[in-house]
Amino acid sequence: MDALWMVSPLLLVPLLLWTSSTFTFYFKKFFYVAWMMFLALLAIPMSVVKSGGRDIENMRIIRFLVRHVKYLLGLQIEVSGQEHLQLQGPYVIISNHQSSLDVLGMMEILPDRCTTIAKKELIYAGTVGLICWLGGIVFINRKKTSDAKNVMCDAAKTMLEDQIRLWVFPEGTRNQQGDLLPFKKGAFHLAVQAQVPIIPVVFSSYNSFYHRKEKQFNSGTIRLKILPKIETKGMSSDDVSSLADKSYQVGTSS
Ligand SMILES: CCCCCCCCCCCCCCCC(=O)SCCNC(=O)CCNC(=O)[C@H](O)C(C)(C)COP(=O)(O)OP(=O)(O)OC[C@H]1O[C@@H](n2cnc3c(N)ncnc32)[C@H](O)[C@@H]1OP(=O)(O)O
Ligand SMILES: CCCCCCCC/C=C\CCCCCCCC(=O)OC[C@@H](O)COP(=O)(O)O
Repeated sequence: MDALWMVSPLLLVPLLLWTSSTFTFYFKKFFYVAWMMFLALLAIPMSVVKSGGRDIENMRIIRFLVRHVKYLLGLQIEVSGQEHLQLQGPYVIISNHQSSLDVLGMMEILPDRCTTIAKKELIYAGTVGLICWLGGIVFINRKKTSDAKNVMCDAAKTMLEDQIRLWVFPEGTRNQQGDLLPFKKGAFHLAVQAQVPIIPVVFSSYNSFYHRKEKQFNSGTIRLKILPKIETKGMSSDDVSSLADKSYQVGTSS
């Protein structure tokens, strides 16, 4: 009986830990990274068997494997404006960028033959880095503008030659303030060089369920709003700044 009295408070420890929101925050974050690394480990051989190497078609495998992850984190994803993605041929998708959780929303709506532009550091993220490479993700060095511009100019040609769509985060970094950082120009040069439309996608703020500073990661809903395309046909590099401004206005007012 004495022993039971000693043990029972100890049994409360895991329960208290479980209910502590800070514990939940770290647990969910750790689980998310570990699970994505594991899914990437599955996706690597699947991609090699399917395509034999780096190929945009591998994005289908990534999309398929990632779609259930929202349920494991207690998240729901609601999409509106899906009809705006029903376009033939290449286009550039632009969206705001809050966190690595954006990958969940991205995979919810990712069209076929669509990959993304990412910072080159991501390639070193173990299995995730390798699957990103296999999925045809275009890596840029943000610290070397001229290199990044060259890579993006090549991407504009490849988009047309291989009928590829590209997803770019024009803020160029993550931002959780609930607003939009000033846009970098690369996405707009890309769309003008390829003469393809831009489709803006707005992710709702994660602040209702996710706070990095306060260590909160609750259940919640991510709302994705796909907006009508912005045409770039006939535009030249002189029009890039006004195109970026227009896209920014569209993003902030949605
Ligand atoms: C199964 C399990 C799966 C596991 C899981 C898988 C996950 C699979 C999904 C992964 C998902 C990843 C998601 C990552 C997300 C990020 O990594 S976000 C970070 C990387 N992305 C970006 O940076 C966005 C693109 N960046 C840009 O566009 C920037 O413009 C650049 C190209 C980097 C240059 O940046 P900058 O020099 O800082 O700034 P900027 O003012 O834009 O440009 C300087 C000048 O160059 C000019 N310029 C810029 N670009 C160009 C261009 N292309 N041509 C000509 N001139 C240009 C500008 O016009 C400007 O000149 P002025 O107009 O002032 O005269
Ligand atoms: C052995 C290395 C271990 C590294 C582990 C990290 C792996 C990440 C694992 C799971 C998350 C899956 C989603 C990955 C894609 C998220 C990419 C991302 O969000 O990159 C940040 C970049 O947009 C902007 O970076 P900064 O805000 O400028 O900085």
